[in-house]
Amino acid sequence: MPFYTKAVSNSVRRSIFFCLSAMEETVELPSRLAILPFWNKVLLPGAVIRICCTSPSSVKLVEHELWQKEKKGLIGVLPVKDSEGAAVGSLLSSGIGSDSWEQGRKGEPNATGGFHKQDAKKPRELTHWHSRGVAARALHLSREVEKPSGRVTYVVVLEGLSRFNVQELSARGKYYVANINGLDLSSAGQSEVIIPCKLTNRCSLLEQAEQDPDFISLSRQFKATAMELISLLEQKQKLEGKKRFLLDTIPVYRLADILVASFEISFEEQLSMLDSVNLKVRLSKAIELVDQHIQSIRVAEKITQKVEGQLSKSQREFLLKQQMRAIKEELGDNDDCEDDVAAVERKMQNAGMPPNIWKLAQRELRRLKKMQPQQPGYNSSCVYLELLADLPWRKVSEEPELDLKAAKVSLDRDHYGLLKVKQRIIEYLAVRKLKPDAQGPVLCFVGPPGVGKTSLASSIASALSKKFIRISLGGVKDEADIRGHRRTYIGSMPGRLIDGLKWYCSHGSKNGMDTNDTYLKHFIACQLLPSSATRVLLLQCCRFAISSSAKRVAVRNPVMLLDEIDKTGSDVRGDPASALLEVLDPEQNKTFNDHYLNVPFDLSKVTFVATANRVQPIPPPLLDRMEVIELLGYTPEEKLKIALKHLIPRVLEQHGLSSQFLQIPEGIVKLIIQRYTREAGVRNLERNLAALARAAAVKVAEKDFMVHLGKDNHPKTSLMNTRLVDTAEVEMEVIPLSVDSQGISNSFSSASVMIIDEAMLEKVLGPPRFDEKETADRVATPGIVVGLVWTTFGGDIQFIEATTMVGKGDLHLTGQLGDVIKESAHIALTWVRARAADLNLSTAGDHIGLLEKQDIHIHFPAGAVPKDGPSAGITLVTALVSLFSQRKVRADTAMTGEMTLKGLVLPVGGIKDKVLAANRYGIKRVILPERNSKDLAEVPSAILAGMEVLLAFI
Ligand SMILES: Nc1ncnc2c1ncn2[C@@H]1O[C@H](COP(=O)(O)OP(=O)(O)OP(=O)(O)O)[C@@H](O)[C@H]1O
Repeated sequence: MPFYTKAVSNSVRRSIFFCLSAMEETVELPSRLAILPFWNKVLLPGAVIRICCTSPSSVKLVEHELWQKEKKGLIGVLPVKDSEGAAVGSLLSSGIGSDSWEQGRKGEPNATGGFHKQDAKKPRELTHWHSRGVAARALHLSREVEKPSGRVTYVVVLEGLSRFNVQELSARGKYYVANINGLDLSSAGQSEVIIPCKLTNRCSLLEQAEQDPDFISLSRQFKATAMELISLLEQKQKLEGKKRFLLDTIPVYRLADILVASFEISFEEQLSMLDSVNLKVRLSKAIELVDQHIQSIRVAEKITQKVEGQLSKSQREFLLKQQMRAIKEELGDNDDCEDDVAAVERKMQNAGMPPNIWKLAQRELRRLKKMQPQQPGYNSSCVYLELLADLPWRKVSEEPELDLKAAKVSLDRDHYGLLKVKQRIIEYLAVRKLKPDAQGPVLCFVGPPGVGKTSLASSIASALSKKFIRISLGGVKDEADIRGHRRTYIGSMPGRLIDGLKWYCSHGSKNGMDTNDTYLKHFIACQLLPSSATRVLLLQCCRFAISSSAKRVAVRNPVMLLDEIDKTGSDVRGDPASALLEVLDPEQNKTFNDHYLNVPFDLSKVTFVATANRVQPIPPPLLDRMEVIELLGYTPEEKLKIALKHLIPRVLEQHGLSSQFLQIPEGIVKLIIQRYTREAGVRNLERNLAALARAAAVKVAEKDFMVHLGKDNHPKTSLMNTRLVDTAEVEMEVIPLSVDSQGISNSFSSASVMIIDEAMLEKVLGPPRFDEKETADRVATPGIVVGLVWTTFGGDIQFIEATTMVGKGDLHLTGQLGDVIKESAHIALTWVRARAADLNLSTAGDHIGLLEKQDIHIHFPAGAVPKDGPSAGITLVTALVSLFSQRKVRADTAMTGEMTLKGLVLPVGGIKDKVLAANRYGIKRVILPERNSKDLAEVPSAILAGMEVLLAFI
């Protein structure tokens, strides 16, 4: 059974086979054939069908015409079309041989060449007999008797043999018989001719037809098409070479019927094939139908492939996603990537980006959506979009009208002294009040560490009611730190300015609370703990976290502090200072271009303030854009006042203490200033005070512990009581929420106040770091003097020790000295030698001769610290004169100034800081070049009042 098609209904099951053995036979048809109706189907010659006959008419027909005859006879299979195609199945099952057929009247051919028969019981169904059918031979018959009804049914396998024309249809008992004419297969060129079915005629006519050139070319074309179909089917069904032999063994006109019958075509197409008696027409029709079938197979294949491809792709993706989810779960990272993209998209919608940025962001988002999370670039794209969404494109903090008086009060409240600086800030604020858009100068506070530069900048922000952001530029050597890296770099990041402006959004704070809020919450929780060292530490941690997280702001008009602007360097990675030029220039910063961001961002609304320790390292173009405000170091008296008014209350508050627990008397603060700090600012002083507060906190906590367990005089909560019952060890008490830190403090008021005394001071801070008598002790020997030097921490003093030893009059210098200071030493020696007589050095003996036989060694103590500069000139001269004259120098005298060979003392820098340093060390007399006198104008008059300043020294 090489070909097989099947159509099954409930009662009639038909199968169509092609019996190749029958193909070679030629059959002579009788003139009258019993007719089996074939509803809406066509049996073509060469096809084999299997029919299950159940209706009385078909059973009768099979019984009389096939079963009872010894030699299996022929019957005619005639296509029947009903008017309602949809009811075909039911008609076939119930209609064939139904009673209505037996009662039907003789059919008459109609105008279209068919026969109409009106069923008596189904008046509305018009039966249309086709005028052409196919004579069929029964290949196999089987009879079945249903039990218990005794109903007989037949299964018949029929083989289509050849076409016939119905002349007349008449009833024979329950079934129909027809007078037929066999159809000539030959006349290839002529129209259909109906001739009596004489075998000899047919053979000769076939031979004739096969000579026809049109027929020959059609045959070739058909064979090619048939070949194509067969190859396609073989390929599809993987049945190599089994069907090709059909092409060589079966005549084309038969093969045309066989191939067309092998696939599903419409009833009309089947009828037209049946009607194609003319061989050329039949071949053309077959070529058309086979071709159509080939195309439909190809289209179906394409669709199948596409669907299969899509399915497998989506299945693969699904599997991978499942695996990824499992891995993430294992790693404890349950963040869904899709959520990330959705979150970014949502954030973008609220970012208020300008249209051009929005367009760019959308493009990037589209790219991101097409990416797989594992794909390189997915993360960087995600981070970039987050940055775009986080930046405050439009958001500004509200600026209420500036109240200058309030600003002044706030500045005075936070800072002691600094009158000139505060005055300048008030002027600055006044200009901003009158002209908010004024491109005022960028204020740059210059001074030693700890003198309040940063806190002044922060006060400006609070006076302007703006957010404050601090960007540390210390040690920045890479231009990318300011401008960002280009996104093409791996690990690229935006510059510090853009990063600082970014909206703070912690991934860990999905409940809408930002990190600052979280720390605040912890801070409040810590406040509820009783006083203990743990509580103190926790409070400090929270405070630190709050202050560091608060540096992120979400508006485009904050006050931005560029801290340590003098500490930027430059190397092969570029010059950050030149990038800052663009930032600080009001004309350029409207369209600041961060390389990472790659779109302009408007920085013109940002109020920039800078700080520096020194002016010199700041490149002149950058300095030109700023207004320098110098802050000097503090005198001990100022430090004392700052400590009493600002630092002690702040330190106590920070440690959860109050003056009821800890008192630091004024005298003790003075001692701290004298013995433990020698700085220009107050940072170390604050640190020392904090150390005292910590110590006090531990003491208070220890007392508190004793009070709880011992005296039981503190009101306990019920929870506390329960705990005491459960366990003897109680470390923590739960205090009701309404109790504030003051309340907590009050609750321990039974503990005595801790007043810091000298002994306690030494116990906590250790032995004094600085000795007031040190200077006096050290300069007790001739040849030792005190010089004044400038450092980045403000001014300081420097001892210079000179001594002689047997030698050839050489000069030895030690103490990590630079070239300039070495040269100063040589100049000083030359100068002293040249003026030995004038200086009356001979009074101590033959000093000139002594000098020539002696080597001179000058040492600068603190040898680990490099020293350089010309300002040690007069100090060196003084040291040598003291040495040669063997006269001690006054311990309360210090000096500075560059010495020339001719005896001129030239002015040097940092006079204010140096004078302040002298003051810190208790030095009462300062010797300076005369031309530095104008610098003294800026030294606080209180200092100068207690000091003797000697000008000009020759
Ligand atoms: N005049 C002052 N009045 C009150 N407190 C002051 C004063 N000067 C400094 N302080 C305090 O000293 C501490 C250090 O100040 P700040 O951090 O502003 O110093 P800075 O000059 O910025 O130092 P650095 O150069 O190291 O950054 C702060 O707690 C500040 O409040």
